[in-house]
Amino acid sequence: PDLDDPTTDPFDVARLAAEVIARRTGVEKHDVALVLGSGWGGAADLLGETVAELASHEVPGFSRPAVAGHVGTLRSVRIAGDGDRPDRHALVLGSRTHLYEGRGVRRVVHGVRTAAAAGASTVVLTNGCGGLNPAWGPGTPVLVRDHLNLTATSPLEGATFVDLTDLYSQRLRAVAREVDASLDEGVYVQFPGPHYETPAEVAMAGRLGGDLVGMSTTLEAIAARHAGLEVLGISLVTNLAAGISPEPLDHAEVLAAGRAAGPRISALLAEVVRR
Ligand SMILES: Nc1nc2[nH]c(I)nc2c(=O)[nH]1
Repeated sequence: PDLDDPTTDPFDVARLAAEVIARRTGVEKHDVALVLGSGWGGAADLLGETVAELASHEVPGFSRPAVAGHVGTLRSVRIAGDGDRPDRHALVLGSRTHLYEGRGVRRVVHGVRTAAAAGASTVVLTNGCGGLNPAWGPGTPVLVRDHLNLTATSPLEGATFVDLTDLYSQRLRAVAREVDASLDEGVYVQFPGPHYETPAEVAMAGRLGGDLVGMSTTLEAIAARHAGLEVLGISLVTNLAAGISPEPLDHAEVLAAGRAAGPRISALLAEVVRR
């Protein structure tokens, strides 16, 4: 079934993908899903034992990643239970499709729809982003409190009216703060990209109440809420957004900051999911 065919029901493709994942991993139900953005790659290993790893393009609806040589993977990770809690399983979506790839919004949200079809009740959306608050240096994790979707699009089709109050679960943000009380919160603004914002656009996002600028997450969050998932969003500030500091954006610096923050944010994410 082709997600690009308007007559295809995207939820049929998600159900098919979930069946393939259950069969290939041997895990009937995945309780929580993680979407790992830039800088978050190491979290899965700290979460528990990888039960199975699939090449994502072997699962219906997932496409080969745009970056040559980078194989997208889906991982099933067992989160060991403790005394009074059974083992749980996390579905780790290693590669996400960004809107700027032009593959359509259905592919952008196929991962979270598949996670819901695979039994998940919670999804953790992580990303790398630019920060508007100078106090958040590169490598700072920030909880997403709410978002501004500047993509002028939606993953939902037709008269699908969905309430988005408390979209980024207050309960899950409290759990995250139990793990790390120093975590700040912010409003995440999604731009279409793939270019970074001009200083004027960053200033505009600030005036609109934004604290973080990125190119992902908001559409996935909307689709996750529509699919009945509880959503936690965590951003990793990898650079000060354009114009906030006099320095130009340097992609190498962005990647380095993400790597340096790896251990701390991976431990944070693993502990939050374990709860
Ligand atoms: N839009 C936008 N996306 C980003 N992703 C990362 I990493 N840094 C940025 C940024 O400064 N702006």
